[in-house]
Amino acid sequence: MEIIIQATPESATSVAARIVARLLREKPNAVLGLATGSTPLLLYRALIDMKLDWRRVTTFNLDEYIGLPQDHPQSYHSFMWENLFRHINIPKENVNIPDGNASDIPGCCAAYEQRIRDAGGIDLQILGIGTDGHIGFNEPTSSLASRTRIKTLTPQTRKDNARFFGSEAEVPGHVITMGIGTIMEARQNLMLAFGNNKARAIAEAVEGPITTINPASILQMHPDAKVCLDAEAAAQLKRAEYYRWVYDNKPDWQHL
Ligand SMILES: N[C@@H]1[C@@H](O)[C@H](O)[C@@H](COP(=O)(O)O)O[C@@H]1O
Repeated sequence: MEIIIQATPESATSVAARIVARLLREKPNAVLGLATGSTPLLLYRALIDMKLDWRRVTTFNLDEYIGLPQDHPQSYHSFMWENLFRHINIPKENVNIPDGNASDIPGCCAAYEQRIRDAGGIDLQILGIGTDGHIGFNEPTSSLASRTRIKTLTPQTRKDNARFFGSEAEVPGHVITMGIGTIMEARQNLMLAFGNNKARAIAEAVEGPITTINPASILQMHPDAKVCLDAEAAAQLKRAEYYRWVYDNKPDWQHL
């Protein structure tokens, strides 16, 4: 894991945006895994401003609520079109988001996995992290080998996400999410986390044991995982000074 600590969400985002932009320039037909939530909003804004060429890029989103109409303002379909896709030149047919209204959800999950394989696998997966360490919607105790499937949200996640809905009761209880096994097969993982409320989950994920109780901790086993943090999200890391030193003293050939 490479831990990149910057002072602010903006500066941490600009490191992440450079990583994504470099991939898209080097591999115009890259396959990108995308995330929702408030954390990647700055990244999507930065990528839009970079005016990259998305014509041959394919995207797979991590997750979607079950039962929310696609045009509901809080569906992840709406989120992605509003905050990224409608501002870039990606063809609609290159966009993949789980269908939370499919009549056969297990079949739709299996087909999603197949589409990822058919696309050649995910080159770079963007991730946020829940306050309980979830990635995608893989809640604590999720199998570390799991594939795309239905999950039930924890009360904590429904409380966290209530700010996007009118109330906690309006947050759907069930979701489709890529599995942890699916995420681990991405060739690169790039996690972003900002703010005090992520500090504990990040410390456990980066420096704690690998455990289903903090699903993000599995990234310790990934051969190419980067974690871009602002100072607040990094506040509980015991080795923060070391990570800063590593990043600041990278040989030129390792720098972006
Ligand atoms: N399914 C998403 C996750 O992919 C995201 O990482 C998390 C954190 O969201 P935020 O970035 O708003 O803190 O929220 C949701 O649960």
